[in-house]
Amino acid sequence: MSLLTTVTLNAAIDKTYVMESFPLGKVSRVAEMISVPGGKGINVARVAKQLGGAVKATGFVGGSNGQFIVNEMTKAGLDNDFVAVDGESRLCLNMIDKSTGTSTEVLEQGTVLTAAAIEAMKAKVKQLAAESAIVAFSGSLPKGAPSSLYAELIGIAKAEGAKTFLDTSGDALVEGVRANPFFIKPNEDEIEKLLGGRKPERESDLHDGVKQLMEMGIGCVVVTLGASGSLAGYDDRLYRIRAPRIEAVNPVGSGDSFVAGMAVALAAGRSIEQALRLATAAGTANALNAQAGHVVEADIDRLLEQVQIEAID
Ligand SMILES: Nc1ncnc2c1ncn2[C@@H]1O[C@H](COP(=O)(O)OP(=O)(O)O)[C@@H](O)[C@H]1O
Ligand SMILES: O=P(O)(O)OC[C@H]1O[C@](O)(COP(=O)(O)O)[C@@H](O)[C@@H]1O
Repeated sequence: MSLLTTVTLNAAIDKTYVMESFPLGKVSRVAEMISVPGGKGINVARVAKQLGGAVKATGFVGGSNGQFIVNEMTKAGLDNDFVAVDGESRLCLNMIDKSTGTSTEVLEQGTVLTAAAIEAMKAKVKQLAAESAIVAFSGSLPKGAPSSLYAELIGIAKAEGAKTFLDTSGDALVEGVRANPFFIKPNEDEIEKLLGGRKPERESDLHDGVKQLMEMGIGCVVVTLGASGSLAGYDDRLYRIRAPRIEAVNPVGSGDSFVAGMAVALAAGRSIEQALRLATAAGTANALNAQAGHVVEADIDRLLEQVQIEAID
């Protein structure tokens, strides 16, 4: 089976607190707590494995939080090969308020990278890319990393013959796309930043934005739109994808689940339409449960039928 390697430079413990209510400035008690390895790339790896893909997770980990992240992945049978650094891997908190149905995220900054750690990661990516069909780079850059780091790592992975995915934000995304990854998945805010601050007002503006990014040399561009689905561009064609309607419990990790679905389908040689269908079903299935980056097989099977894909001329 073709290997997917995920790269999480800013790994985290994702803690979800489910509460009856979460009023600001008051004391709230937690009804249910979920604590799992996270950060975008680790979520991609976990969901890709749940979807039947062959996966290896890499990135940086530090301190006792880092030890927890590696131990839990190993216990869950998730193949991993992380670079240890000084400092403590971060906590990412997600407070779910059941009374309002809202989710509030608080994301720590994480470890600070040294020049030696960055060199070690370049070597790790080179080694793993040589045995991978796809290398997916996901999440924010830790302090100490230059904003060009994803561009450099994408160049290294491409030189080893791997297809590259990039899901990040801010300057790391703007600089990363210059290395022409095969796949990017900006949301509406991120595509605005990529288009130089031009806000897409209408759906036709999004069409133009996706086309512009494909003309730059990115093979597949998907703008994800939460419950409204997504707009995808591939091979000079545009697709509007409608996600199944659901009662969302926690949408955190839906973007990562979407990336996992694309990677698993494309690594298995499926068509773009099949990949968009699996990705959308995975994103929606993730929102059905409280854990970030988790899908249930029966939900995927049911939701696959409900995804609507329309090719736009
Ligand atoms: N509330 C929801 N209902 C149905 N599908 C959803 C919902 N939230 C997310 N999804 C699916 O997951 C995909 C990614 O979610 P999105 O929230 O756009 O990404 P991100 O988490 O990166 O912001 C969406 O394109 C959609 O297919
Ligand atoms: O690396 P970043 O950009 O700080 O994001 C980290 C956070 O993103 C998440 O992976 C969720 O991302 P998505 O909702 O976009 O899939 C959280 O689980 C994690 O805590």
